[in-house]
Amino acid sequence: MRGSRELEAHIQQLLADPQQRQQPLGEALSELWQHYQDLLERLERITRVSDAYQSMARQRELSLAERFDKQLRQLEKVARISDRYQTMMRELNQALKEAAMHDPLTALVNRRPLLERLRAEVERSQSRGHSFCVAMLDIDNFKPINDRYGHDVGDTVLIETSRMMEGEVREYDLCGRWGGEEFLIILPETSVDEAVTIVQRVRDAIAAMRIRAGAEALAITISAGIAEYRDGERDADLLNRADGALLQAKRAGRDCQQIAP
Ligand SMILES: Nc1nc2c(ncn2[C@@H]2O[C@H](COP(=O)(O)OP(=O)(O)OP(=O)(O)O)[C@@H](O)[C@H]2O)c(=O)[nH]1
Repeated sequence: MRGSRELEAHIQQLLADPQQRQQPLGEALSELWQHYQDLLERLERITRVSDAYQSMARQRELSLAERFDKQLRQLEKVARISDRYQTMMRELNQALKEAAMHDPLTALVNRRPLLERLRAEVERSQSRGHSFCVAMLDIDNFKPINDRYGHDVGDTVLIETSRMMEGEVREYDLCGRWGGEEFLIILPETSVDEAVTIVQRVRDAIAAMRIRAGAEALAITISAGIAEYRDGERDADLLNRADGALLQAKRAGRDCQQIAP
């Protein structure tokens, strides 16, 4: 059996033959052949257009997907930058908060958190009936240390004293720098007797320390005033009583502690 190409070639050959054309079917077959050719051409044209359309659509789909991917990648990048920025801002905010609450020299909390904690302890004491104490502590004869050995040695004394103080109080006590060479310790749920023991321990530890100043080793002493919270008392009055007791300790010759009446 012939293949379709050969058959087509044979038909074309027959139709081209003038002798064959003379036959009654010749003209009709020639028209039919032409019709078949036209149909084939139209079919091929439609297929070409359809192919082109499909490939165009595919192209468009592809480029849409690519554009979508690109936008997505850009969005992810923006989200990552925004996340990093927010984390940075949160950390910065936290660092600023920390800095605002701490004394830069000794790293102890400063007055503001001390006052906040004091107010909280007053409220807690009023609602639960727990007693608590505060102790005001001050380095003795600190000015002569600065004058004689210089401000840097004075700073070291403050740093070492703070470190020792913080190491000697209990975990739930709060000790901070009240100002200059003065410190405040808040002792929650603590009787005056317990406070006396704790403050004595702190003072003993500080007195046992030696701080290098050139060839010398400096010893520091601390005076302290202790006050126990009285029911209904304002926080400022409690602090005044502790300060009064500290003044008494200084007047009594320093290196001692007094209890506020
Ligand atoms: N090095 C240093 N000195 C400070 C700092 N803050 C306060 N001082 C000094 O602390 C000294 C406090 O002196 P005074 O109030 O006379 O107290 P003092 O000499 O300890 O005398 P008493 O408290 O009465 O025993 C002053 O000389 C202040 O300049 C600080 O951060 N660093």
